Amino acid sequence: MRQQKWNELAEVKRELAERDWFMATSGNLSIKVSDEPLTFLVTASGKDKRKETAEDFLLVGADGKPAEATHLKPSAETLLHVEIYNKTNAGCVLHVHTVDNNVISEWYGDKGEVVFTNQEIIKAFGLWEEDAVFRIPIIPNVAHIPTLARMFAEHVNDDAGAVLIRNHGITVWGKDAFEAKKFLEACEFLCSYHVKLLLFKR
Ligand SMILES: CSCCC(=O)C(=O)COP(=O)(O)O
Ligand SMILES: [Zn+2]
Repeated sequence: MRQQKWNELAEVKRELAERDWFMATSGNLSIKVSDEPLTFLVTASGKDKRKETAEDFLLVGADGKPAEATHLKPSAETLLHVEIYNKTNAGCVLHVHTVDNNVISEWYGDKGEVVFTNQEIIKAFGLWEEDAVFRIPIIPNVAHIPTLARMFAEHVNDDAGAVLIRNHGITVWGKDAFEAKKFLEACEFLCSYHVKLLLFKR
């Protein structure tokens, strides 16, 4: 099971790396391994996530601390992943920093959310109505991670979702790795489209 989950997460990591979504060691990923007790594999902190090594991930528990002896440090943002696994049935969490998601988070930061509509790709979130609306909440980039995690948790109410952290990045989750990656790609499509549209409109 654990090896299978490792391979799944490694495959997602490889694909996101191919998109160049791990600039300057940014980003962190996780995948649930077991429910009772909760354990999940999370990326080790501070590494270049474009590289593939046997030390890319470590197993952590419900408190975000290593579940077994290791010299590896879990992602500095593991507590955000903890909130998702503790509050929902999500199976995978993906966090990336891109220029487009940062620009959108800054442009709409004061509004506290960005709202997308009239976009075919919104169907990726399971919203099939013609006038469907997809909202991504935006939270401030608080440096103290337990505080950030508490603010983040206010927007974690479903088994799938997305939250922008202002001038930082986006965290997306879904029931499994396939769904989380699909949601992340759709969010990035929307952010990228919207940045270009804003530029054209100026
Ligand atoms: C230069 S990236 C700053 C930290 C961050 O936001 C991030 O996503 C990566 O941190 P981690 O501890 O998961 O490597
Ligand atoms: Zn980050």
